[in-house]
Amino acid sequence: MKETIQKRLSDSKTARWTALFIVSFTMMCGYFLTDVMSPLENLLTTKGQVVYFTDDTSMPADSLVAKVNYFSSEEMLSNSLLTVEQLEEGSKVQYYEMQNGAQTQTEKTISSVARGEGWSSTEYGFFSGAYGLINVFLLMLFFGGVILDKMGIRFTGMMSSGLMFMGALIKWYALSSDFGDAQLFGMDMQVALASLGFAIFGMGAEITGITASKVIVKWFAGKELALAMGLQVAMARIGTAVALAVSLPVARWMGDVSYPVLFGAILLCVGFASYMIYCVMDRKEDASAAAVRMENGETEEEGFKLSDLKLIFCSKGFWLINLLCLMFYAGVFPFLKFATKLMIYKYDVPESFAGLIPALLPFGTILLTPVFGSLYDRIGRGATLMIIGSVMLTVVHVLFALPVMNYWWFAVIVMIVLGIAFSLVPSAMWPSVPKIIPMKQLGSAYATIFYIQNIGLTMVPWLIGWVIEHFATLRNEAGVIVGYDYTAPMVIFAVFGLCAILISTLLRVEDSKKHYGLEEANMKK
Ligand SMILES: C[C@H](NC(=O)[C@@H](N)CCCCN)C(=O)O
Repeated sequence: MKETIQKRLSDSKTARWTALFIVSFTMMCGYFLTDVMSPLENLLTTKGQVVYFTDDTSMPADSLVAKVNYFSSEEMLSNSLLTVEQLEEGSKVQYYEMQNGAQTQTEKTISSVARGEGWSSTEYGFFSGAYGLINVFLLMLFFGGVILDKMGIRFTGMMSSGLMFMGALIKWYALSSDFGDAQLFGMDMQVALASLGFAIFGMGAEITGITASKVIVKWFAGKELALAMGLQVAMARIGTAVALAVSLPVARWMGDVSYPVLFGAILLCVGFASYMIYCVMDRKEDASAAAVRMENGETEEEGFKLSDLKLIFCSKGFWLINLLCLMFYAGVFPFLKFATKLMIYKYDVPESFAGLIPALLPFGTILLTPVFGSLYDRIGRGATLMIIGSVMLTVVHVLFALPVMNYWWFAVIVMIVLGIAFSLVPSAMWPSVPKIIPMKQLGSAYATIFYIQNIGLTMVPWLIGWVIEHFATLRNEAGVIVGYDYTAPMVIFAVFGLCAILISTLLRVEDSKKHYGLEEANMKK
């Protein structure tokens, strides 16, 4: 009689890569929404209408109208006098400007007009950091990990992707509404409500993140684990890259900052539906795994107990990964929130293209993260890759802090180096966690790492927003903002890089003592 050997569904290449693709798609939608506001910092922090010209310059409508009025009164050209209502695509404007003591006449054509929200840099920083607010202060990420280990992948993923969608809708509602001078929690109503939506979204996004990590370990342990994690991160980065590249053009085209967010909310609805499809696969995988266990006479792994957390918290290697994650990511994700405006004011990049330079960073990682992941699978050297990535992060921020080399091409090169660093560390760090912590506690382990990381994702934008407002904003005698000096914020980012170097070195030392296997290949030969 022919003996049939039971196989798990995850033993099928097609099945496990399909599962990976579906879950990564949901994550990608989340990453899109996370960064969709970053290129809009300049628009959000400008009051009233902003006029964009065909030569890729822009100007607040009020100052344009003042200039046109000045021109008209000087020249008595009443036919060229514009009012705010007449600012529309295709209109030509002419005005005089004083440059170096001489009067120059300028004629420009309007390409689009969008509504600025008049937020301060501190408000923008608060809003950007609100992503981690509920995760950090209500410990929701920590509980999310426990829910994941107790309730399982299907329940937790549906819950978290639903939360992302809900948060996105609140954020969109806040940005598309005019609340006048209304206040909420002692803050401008729009800022407060948009931040609340972002906080709910962030809770969902982070819990989806730990769920996705557990899904990948479930399907890929002992197989192409780091490559799979790398590909998941790569797909997530597509979300970030597209957000950075298209957000401002969409806002300009539609005339309002809320439209890119609406687009993100629609994407998240699709992401929610795709996770439902994954749940069907997950159920089948569990059934096939149970059948394999039965055939081999194995019993089901003991479930997660709260007391298991002790094991996680007593591991020094685990804490070093936590701290590395905190410092490294504090130097990248919060930086992205401010990078577009940095390009405009430090590197003199026209606003229309300014989002494209930070977008190079995630675009670069799309290719490199799976490459480095596969390298780690085959030859190991995980701890070393983390050290190299941390050194590159520090160098990049020091270069951005320098008051010299303010050329756009220089910013492009530095951003590409940051992209390499941002591929090296995640591709080595995330697959290293299962080498330190067993599968059973993995949900809680990833949740704790994300929790600590979220402290940085919350507080660093607050700090940087405040530093920009108080130490980097340059004003003229009349108090009008004339530019920004980014030295202080970039030095802060460089300090995070230095800490990451120190911690990754300590991790390598700890690995050689405890033999976690961080320098060894993941794939079993
Ligand atoms: C996989 C990893 N994800 C995270 O670190 C998330 N906690 C942060 C998500 C923030 C999204 N802008 C990564 O993206 O490398």
